[in-house]
Amino acid sequence: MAEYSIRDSVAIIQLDNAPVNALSVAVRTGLYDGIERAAGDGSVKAVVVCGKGGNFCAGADIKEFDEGSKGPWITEIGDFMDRMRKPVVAAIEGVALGGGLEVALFCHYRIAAKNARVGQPEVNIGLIPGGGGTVRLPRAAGFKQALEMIVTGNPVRAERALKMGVLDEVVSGNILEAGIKFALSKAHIDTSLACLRNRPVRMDGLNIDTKADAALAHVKSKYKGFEAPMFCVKAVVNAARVPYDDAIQKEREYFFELRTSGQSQALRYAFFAERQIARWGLPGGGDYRTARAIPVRSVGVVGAGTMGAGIALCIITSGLPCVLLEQNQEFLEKGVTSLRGQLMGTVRLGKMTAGEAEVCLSRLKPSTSMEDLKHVDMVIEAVFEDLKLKREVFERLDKTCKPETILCTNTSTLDIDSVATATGRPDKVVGTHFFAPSYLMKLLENIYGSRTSPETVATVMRFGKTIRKVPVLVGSCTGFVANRMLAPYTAEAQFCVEEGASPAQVDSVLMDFGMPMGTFRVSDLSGIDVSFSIRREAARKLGVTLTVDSRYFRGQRHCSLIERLVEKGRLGRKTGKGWYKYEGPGGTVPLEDPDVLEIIETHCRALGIERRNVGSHEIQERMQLAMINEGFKILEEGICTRAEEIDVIWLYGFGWPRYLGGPMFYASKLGLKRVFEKICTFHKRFPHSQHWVPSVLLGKLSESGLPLSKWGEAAGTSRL
Ligand SMILES: CC/C=C\C=C\CC(=O)SCCNC(=O)CCNC(=O)[C@H](O)C(C)(C)COP(=O)(O)OP(=O)(O)OC[C@H]1O[C@@H](n2cnc3c(N)ncnc32)[C@H](O)[C@@H]1OP(=O)(O)O
Repeated sequence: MAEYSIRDSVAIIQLDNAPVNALSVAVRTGLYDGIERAAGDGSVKAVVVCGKGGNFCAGADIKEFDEGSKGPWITEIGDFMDRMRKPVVAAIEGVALGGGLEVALFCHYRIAAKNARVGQPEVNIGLIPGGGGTVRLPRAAGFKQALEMIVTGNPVRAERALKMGVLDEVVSGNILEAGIKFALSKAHIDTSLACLRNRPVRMDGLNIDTKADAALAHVKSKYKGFEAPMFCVKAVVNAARVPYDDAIQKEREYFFELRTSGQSQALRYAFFAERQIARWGLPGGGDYRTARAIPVRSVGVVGAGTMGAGIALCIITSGLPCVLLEQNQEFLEKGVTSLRGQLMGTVRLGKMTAGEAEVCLSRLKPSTSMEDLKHVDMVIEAVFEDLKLKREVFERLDKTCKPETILCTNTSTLDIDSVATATGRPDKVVGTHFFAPSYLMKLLENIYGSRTSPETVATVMRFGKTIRKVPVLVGSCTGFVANRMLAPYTAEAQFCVEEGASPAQVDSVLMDFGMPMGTFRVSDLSGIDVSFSIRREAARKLGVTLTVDSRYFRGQRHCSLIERLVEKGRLGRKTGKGWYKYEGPGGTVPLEDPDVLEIIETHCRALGIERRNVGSHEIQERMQLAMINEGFKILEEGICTRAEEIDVIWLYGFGWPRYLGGPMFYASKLGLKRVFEKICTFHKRFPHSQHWVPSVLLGKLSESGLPLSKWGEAAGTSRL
């Protein structure tokens, strides 16, 4: 999988493994053979290594990592190149990443097209560069810049790479022609002079001892919980301290240690899971392969509240014009001020210049007239979560917008069909559930209704990517996927508190596990009154009134601590007190509050709940297994078609630690037999919690030994 040819006395080795020329065993073997052949061919004066199809190479073939090591390793190919008398030139276009950049660093020279990007992103999949990158990049780019590239995994553009010393030339025009010309110009120069092995690590005046400690400390706090960044620092520091061959040897040891670690497996899984979610299908037919997305050139957002303003901001910063609609001038101005505030925040963080922010703002058209939505290609409604109101808005939108316009409802709870039937175009109605804060949160749950067309789904899936979100398609059910799974998770947290734990104890268990926040901190942040209203509304619809004494709701265990807190005006951060107390309204540091503990004690005494010591392990197990059980029910019902979708939702919706893959991946690592047995035990112990009724699918899978990638198929809900 590396094509060999000769032109003008230059051997050309073209890496060929679509789509990104990953270095599979076959590609590495082809490269090695090509280099050997060129070295032995008297007619060849120089060699050019390039890639087919617009990319140089995206590194090792990650899919082969679970299969052990076969074929020549990059450093073996590199050692051969180091001994070669004929110059080898890497001609880079597209990407040269990971092992791809390492191949280039073994070449004597590197030239790149202007569009090229080079980088060592291995850290993102829980690894360090394993083909000499930690040893050779610091020799080319200098210790500081190499360390930054390797620890962050961020690629750099060709012009910057040239300045750093990673590249020798940036060219325009045909990269292969430029490569041949460049190679011939170096044919008479001693290759040992250009060989990175023969150069020292460039320290640029830095003291390695002080720099090493500082870098380790920085990385430890910045990448809490992640193993690989620490190993990146250790490998690069080692490369600055010991001879070349010893450094290569150490790098390889670290690489293999990490490659078999649980973290790297989980991160590799997450990499592919993110790509799997683009492969959607609808129960009634139509999928990502056949459905054509409708072009979206302009968007309208109805409702300029915090959510709507954030969504409008996503749209204008992605380059699309956006009409932001409110019912009156006062609300509209408030919304635009909030949008501006968020935009200026990104300028302050250095993510955008003031000039770029102005260009974004020029794409915004604030309006109080629905007529302004007449010609937009898509509308996202983000009004208050009230079905009657939403139906009214959709009826008006249906009358106003052109027939092709796609109508999206930003909802976290409402049934898509009940909104769609307010229009004469249910095929063009779809749910788009943004997460708060909508400008920052990456997850976009797209929800199809029973009549949503494949074209509409294709359009919102593509639109999600356009506005730099991670779109996942799910079916309609109460809470969709994210909030449906969150419900048993938070319920168990509250039950644990009733039984004897404190909110702070629960939160620290979750944060020690790797979650960015505990559930009680989140509740304080989003407002306890929000959950209160949702619960009250759900109860009202069923003709029940929830009180502080409600221990059961429709025969199900229910914790009424939320009602008690609201009764006492403890609504969360905004009131300076909730599950925690804060230093006044607006305070952000949660402090344990004896008053809350007293409220909990009184609540339990009143309801006859005996408190006990609830251990950390029990808290973690109950919260996670309750939510995982729900995940299997979601698969069982076909709300999702594969476990990967659920995991991506947790990674991007709730900050599940990426190095643990996601809850479904985590379950696969715990072992489904064990997970199922535990859930059955909890079901016996807590018979009044529906969420402990074991998933039938889970029971079936626990006996089957099927890998996670087959769970959707086993559920019989896979549409592909
Ligand atoms: C040989 C041993 C010696 C040394 C070891 C070195 C370690 C490494 O090199 S580890 C790999 C390091 N490289 C990476 O992490 C790069 C990962 N890829 C990307 O960042 C992106 O995919 C991209 C190359 C920038 C392209 O992005 P985009 O254009 O958005 O397309 P994608 O949908 O992401 O990818 C297209 C297609 O390619 C698959 N793919 C990408 N990279 C790899 C890879 N390194 N190995 C195997 N497959 C790869 C990706 O999964 C997509 O395919 P799907 O079928 O859609 O999943």
